[in-house]
Amino acid sequence: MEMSDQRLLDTKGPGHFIHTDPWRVMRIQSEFVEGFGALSDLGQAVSVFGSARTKPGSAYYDMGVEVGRKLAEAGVAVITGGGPGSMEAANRGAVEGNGVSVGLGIELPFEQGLNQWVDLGINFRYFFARKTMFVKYAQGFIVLPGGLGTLDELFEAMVLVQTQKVTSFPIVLLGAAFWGPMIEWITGTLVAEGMVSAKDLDLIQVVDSPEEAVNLVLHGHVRAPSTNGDQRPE
Ligand SMILES: CC(C)=CCNc1ncnc2c1ncn2[C@@H]1O[C@H](COP(=O)(O)O)[C@@H](O)[C@H]1O
Repeated sequence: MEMSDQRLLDTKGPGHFIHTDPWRVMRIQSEFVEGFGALSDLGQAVSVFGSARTKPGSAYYDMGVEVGRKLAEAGVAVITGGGPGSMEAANRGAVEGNGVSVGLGIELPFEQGLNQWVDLGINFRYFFARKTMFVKYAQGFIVLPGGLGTLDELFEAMVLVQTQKVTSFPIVLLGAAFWGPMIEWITGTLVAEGMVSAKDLDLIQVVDSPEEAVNLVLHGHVRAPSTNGDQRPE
C-alpha cells in the first residue's frame, strides 16, 4: 500500500497538484496572511481609488497628488492599488507629504508592476483578497474619477456600508462634474424605481476640492445607512 508520506516525499512527476483548487486555497490564504501581517501596524489610513490611465500633468493626476499630500500631512497613510495614473498620483503625494505610501498591486495580463512612489507594496493574485485590505486597513475611501475598476471599488464599498458590514466608513467622491451624472442616474432611475432607498445616497458625498475630500473623510459626519432589509447574515 502506498503511504501518504511516501507519496509526498517520492513525488518527482510534474506538479499538476499546484493547479488544483485545494492548492489554490493555500495560495489565497497566504495572500490574507501576508496582507494582514504587512498592514496591521499601519495606523490611520485612507484608501484612494481612481483611474489607471490619467497622465502626469493632467488635472485629475494633480488632484490625486494633492489628495495624497494632504492625507500625509494629516498623518494618515495612503493606500492605493499601486498602479499607474491616479493611483501613482496619490502615492506620489503621500511621499511628497512625508507620509506612508502603500500600494496593493494586482497581477494583470498586461503586467505593469507597482508604481515608483510606493514605499510599502504588496502584490496580489486575487482581487477579492486585495479588496479586503483596502477596506480592513482604511478608515474611509476617497474616489477620484475612474473607469470600471474604480466603479467596482466604489460600489463594493457602498454595499459594505449599506449592509452594515462596515460601520462609520465615509466614502467621498472627488469631482462633481465627473460624478454628477452618475448621482443623477442613481436618483432619477434607481431611487425612482425603488431599487435603492433615497437614504442610501447619503452613503456617499461629492466634493470638488482635495482639501474638502480629505476633511470630510477624516472628520466628516458619517450618516447611518438605511436598513431596508438588504442585510444578510455573515
Ligand atoms: C494602464 C492600465 C490599464 C494599468 C492597469 N494597472 C492596474 N494596476 C493596479 N490596479 C489597477 C490597475 N487597473 C485597475 N486597477 C484597480 O482599479 C482601479 C482603476 O481602474 P480603472 O482605471 O478605473 O478601470 C484602481 O483603483 C485599482 O485598484
